[in-house]
Parts: sequence; C-alpha cells; structure tokens
Amino acid sequence: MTDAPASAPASDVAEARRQAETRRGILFILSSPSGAGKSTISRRLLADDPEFSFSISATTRAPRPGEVDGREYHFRTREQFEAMVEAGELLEHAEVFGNFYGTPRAPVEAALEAGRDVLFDVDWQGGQQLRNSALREAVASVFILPPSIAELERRLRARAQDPDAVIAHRMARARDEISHWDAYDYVLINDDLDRCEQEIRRILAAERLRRARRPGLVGFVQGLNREFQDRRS
Ligand SMILES: Nc1ncnc2c1ncn2[C@@H]1O[C@H](COP(=O)(O)OP(=O)(O)OP(=O)(O)O)[C@@H](O)[C@H]1O
Ligand SMILES: Nc1nc2c(ncn2[C@@H]2O[C@H](COP(=O)(O)O)[C@@H](O)[C@H]2O)c(=O)[nH]1
Repeated sequence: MTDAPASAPASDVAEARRQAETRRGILFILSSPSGAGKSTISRRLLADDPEFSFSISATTRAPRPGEVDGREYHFRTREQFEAMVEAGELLEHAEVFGNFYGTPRAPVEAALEAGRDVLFDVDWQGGQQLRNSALREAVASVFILPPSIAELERRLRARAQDPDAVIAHRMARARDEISHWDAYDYVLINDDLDRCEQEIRRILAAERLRRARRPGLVGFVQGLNREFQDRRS
C-alpha cells in the first residue's frame, strides 16, 4: 500500500490556478435598435479595460462627422467590401439600413488566441451569424432595449448625426431589430446609462469567471481523482 499525500503539492495548486486563469477570449456581442445606446456603452467599457478590444467593422456607409477611418469603422467602397467578402476576410456581414457592414476575421481570431475579449457592436443578423459560426462557444450576447419608442427617436435626433430620412429609416427598422431580443443571452433596458453600463460590466465579469474556471481545472480535478484512487489502494 502506498502512502497517500495529504494534499496536492503546492506547485500543482499554483499550476492549476495559472491554467484556470488562462482562457480563450470571449466574443461579447452588443446589439440593439439604432439609437438605444450600444456605441455609448461600448466606448465606456473599452475606456478602462485592457482585456477588451473592439472589433472595428468594415462598412460602405459614409463617415459621420468626427468619425475616423480605422477607428470607428474601416470605411470602404462597395467594390472593396465585395472583394473582402469574396476573399473570405469577413467573419460575418450583412446589409443594414441600405449599407453593408462586416466583421474582419483576422483581428478577431488573433485576439481570441491571445485570450483577449472582443466587443462587437453588430445588428441581429451579425449576432446570429457569430452564434452560428465555428466560434459559437466563445459568444456571449447582450441585447439592449430602449425604455420607450419615443425615447429611442429622441436619442436618434439628439445625436444629431443623421439626416431626417436616415432617422426615419432607422425608426422603421427598430421594430424588426427588437423582435430578435429573445435570441440573446442577456436583455437589458437602457433607461439609465450608468446602471446599464454597470449591469453589462457584471455580466462580463461573470462570463469571464465562468469560462476561466472549467477548462483550466480539468487536469487538477483528474489529479484529485488519482488521489482518491491512491487512498483506496
Ligand atoms: N441611457 C441613456 N439616456 C439618455 N441618452 C442616452 C442613453 N444612452 C445613450 N444615450 C444617447 O443616445 C444617443 C444614441 O446612442 P448611441 O449612438 O450609443 O446608440 P447606438 O445604439 O450605438 O446607435 P447605432 O446603432 O445607430 O450606432 C447618443 O446621443 C447617446 O449619448
Ligand atoms: N452585422 C453587422 N452589423 C454591424 C456591423 N457594424 C455595425 N453594425 C450595425 O449596423 C447598424 C448601424 O450602425 P451605424 O454605425 O451606421 O449607426 C448598427 O445596428 C450596428 O450594430 C457589422 O460588422 N456587422
């Protein structure tokens, strides 16, 4: 009969902790009808979180005042966008409000490999495609609702960045976007910006903890099982 060790050696515990903290990144999706506040919340989340990078989409939409190519979006012509689709450079893409939008694949895959989380501001079609992609295990998704339709329109007008016709088009599409709320892991009402931001931070923290724990601990639990067996023999 062999003497069973009283517990796993400290070095095994330290290694298990290290592995539990090593994880693949999360694809953190924020969707909402246009104007509900996801870009505002995204900016706040990214401002002080070094583990988070933003997926900068490609789009055929014209830049708004103050938007910079390569910061808010990669602004592309229709021909350039189609070439990206053709070359398989986009993880997902969709037509939204008459323009094309898509997620460049390479930066997302690099971030995930490095264990960094990626924030996506995409419409429901983008969310759906990411949930159905090979990366589905990495997805956590949040849908943001406005407190009312009147407030949604007020916000789009207060943003003062789109002409009336564009605002009317976005309001007309809001009902359809909202109809997909139930496909998301979490659904929040953005009636109070600070509170909504805090709720999203809590969701993100919980998702990080959940994903960190399991794969990294498999080897450690196997070690505990071996210890049980040694005690029996
Ligand atoms: N809780 C809130 N209360 C009042 N105003 C808000 C709130 N959240 C966001 N806003 C304002 O609403 C406007 C629209 O927000 P934002 O641009 O973030 O929306 P969005 O969902 O990203 O829209 P889009 O899909 O068109 O990019 C902004 O002027 C923003 O400052
Ligand atoms: N499916 C995708 N949707 C995207 C992507 N990037 C942005 N969007 C969505 O488009 C609308 C409009 O955005 P705006 O900046 O013109 O107001 C909004 O719902 C975004 O979430 C993308 O890469 N794929």
